[in-house]
Amino acid sequence: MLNLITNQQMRMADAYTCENLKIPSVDLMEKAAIAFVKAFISYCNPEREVYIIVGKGNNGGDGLAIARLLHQTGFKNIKVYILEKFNSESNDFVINYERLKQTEVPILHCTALNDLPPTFDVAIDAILGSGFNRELDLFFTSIFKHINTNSNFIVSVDVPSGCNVDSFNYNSYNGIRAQLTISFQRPKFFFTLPESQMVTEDFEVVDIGLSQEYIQSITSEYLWVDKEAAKSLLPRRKKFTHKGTYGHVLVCAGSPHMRGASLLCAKAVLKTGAGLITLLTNSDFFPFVNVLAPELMTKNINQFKDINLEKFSSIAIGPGLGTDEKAKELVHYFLRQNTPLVLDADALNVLQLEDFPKNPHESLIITPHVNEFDRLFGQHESWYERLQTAKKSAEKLKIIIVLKNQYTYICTPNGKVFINSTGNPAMAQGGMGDALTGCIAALLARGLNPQEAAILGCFIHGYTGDKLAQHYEVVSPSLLIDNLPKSLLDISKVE
Ligand SMILES: NC(=O)C1=CN([C@@H]2O[C@H](COP(=O)(O)OP(=O)(O)OC[C@H]3O[C@@H](n4cnc5c(N)ncnc54)[C@H](OP(=O)(O)O)[C@@H]3O)[C@@H](O)[C@H]2O)[C@@H](O)CC1
Ligand SMILES: Nc1ncnc2c1ncn2[C@@H]1O[C@H](COP(=O)(O)OP(=O)(O)O)[C@@H](O)[C@H]1O
Ligand SMILES: [K+]
Repeated sequence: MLNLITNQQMRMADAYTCENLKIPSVDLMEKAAIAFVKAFISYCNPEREVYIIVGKGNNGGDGLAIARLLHQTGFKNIKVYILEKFNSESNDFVINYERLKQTEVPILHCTALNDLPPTFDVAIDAILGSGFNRELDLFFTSIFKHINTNSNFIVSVDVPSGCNVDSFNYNSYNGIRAQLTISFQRPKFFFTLPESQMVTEDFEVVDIGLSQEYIQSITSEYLWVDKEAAKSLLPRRKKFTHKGTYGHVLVCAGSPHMRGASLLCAKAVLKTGAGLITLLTNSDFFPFVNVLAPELMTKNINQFKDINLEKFSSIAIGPGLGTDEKAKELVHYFLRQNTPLVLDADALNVLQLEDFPKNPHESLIITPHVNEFDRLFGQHESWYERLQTAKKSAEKLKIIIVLKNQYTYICTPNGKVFINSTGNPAMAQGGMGDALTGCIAALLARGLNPQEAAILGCFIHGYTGDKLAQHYEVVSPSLLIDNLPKSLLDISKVE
């Protein structure tokens, strides 16, 4: 799990690394520039015209080093523009300026807007980084507007210039609007919020060799779930284990109009490796279940109160369940039992906040998408506010809230927010959430605690979607579900 830190903390990590790992700051800048260039070249053909616009702090120093390295890599059409409206120059900027002067890369100086070219093919924005510390004046805002309006592709170094990632002002943003930001060492929490789209459409993070030990020692409420973290949560299948070892999941989903949802959810349970799966459904659907998913067992939904829940390791309720009185009664009934429970979709639609048990259910996970969340917890103007409500509510209700999105937030009763790093827009198709519910319920049955099951379930789900999106423009839930076992194997093999 990588902890996400603030700008201020990142600057401390920078200083710590230079002092304790005895790395001169200019060498760290070189590492940052090398890492940036390595990532950048996969987005940009060396024939393109690249304009590198730099300030005079360390972000600008990075830009100068990047220009030199791109030139060495074979980029022939590079020009550097230095913005001359800075009070001072950082030492490492000066060193890199001297180094760049030794090359053939043209260096131009910009004191007014019309010193810049009218259009840019590729603009690398190395004007302001984490040292951005006050309102932008007219010089900067007009330059940023010009770059934003007249570039084909803007790539920002570390952070889009003029963006304060720790206290973003949504209403008066007048900085750079990048297509891509290549950030150093850690994802910026702000970039996981949909509102960051106005600042950067996409981001990538590169390792520049700051002290991991130091960064991990900083306490953070936001944690980034990467592949390594996922691997550490996945239990290994051991010799002599059998279907009983991997738990029995009860899936309660699918009204007559949405039977498919119950099959998607139950199949996701199957493919995430639970030992046994029982689908609670109408008896007239049994023959179809037997044909469409022969591994599933069935139970009659009209007799749900007769079920001996001791036989079950987890329950998934909600996908396509419907919102009639029968569905409501069923959800309320299971909510009062003690079996680990995942509530999704209609199971959430039939509940009010006050229905959540006062003495919290030991393992309760809810997986709302934005509409389900706002219906239960109130309307929100921004995702930042929505996330704060989710965080507080998970603590108050002592449950896990999986707030689904591009970067799904997993809020826990102890106030932590785990941010899932996987998933992509190819997955935006009805039924995808049903699959996620199945993944989480299966992992609960396999013995993970609710926090672990939610984290790993989201990761595996998105990871499978990411792998498939390399080959398919859209990834259907069925396709994703079929590929879950491959992802589980893949993750179990991370070095
Ligand atoms: N973190 C790391 O580990 C590493 C970080 N690295 C890089 O360092 C970057 C941070 O560099 P940094 O500290 O020099 O600050 P930076 O953003 O270049 O700007 C400072 C200059 O801008 C000025 N200025 C500020 N606001 C302004 C405004 N509104 N309008 C006008 N001017 C304004 C400010 O002026 P002053 O306040 O001095 O008058 C100062 O001159 C970081 O983002 C990353 O790219 C890597 O090289 C290596 C490892
Ligand atoms: N653009 C996207 N990026 C990442 N994940 C996505 C994207 N669109 C959808 N998903 C994932 O797909 C699932 C959709 O859930 P949900 O809206 O409940 O679907 P449904 O109700 O149709 O089953 C979530 O897990 C979400 O994270
Ligand atoms: K920048």
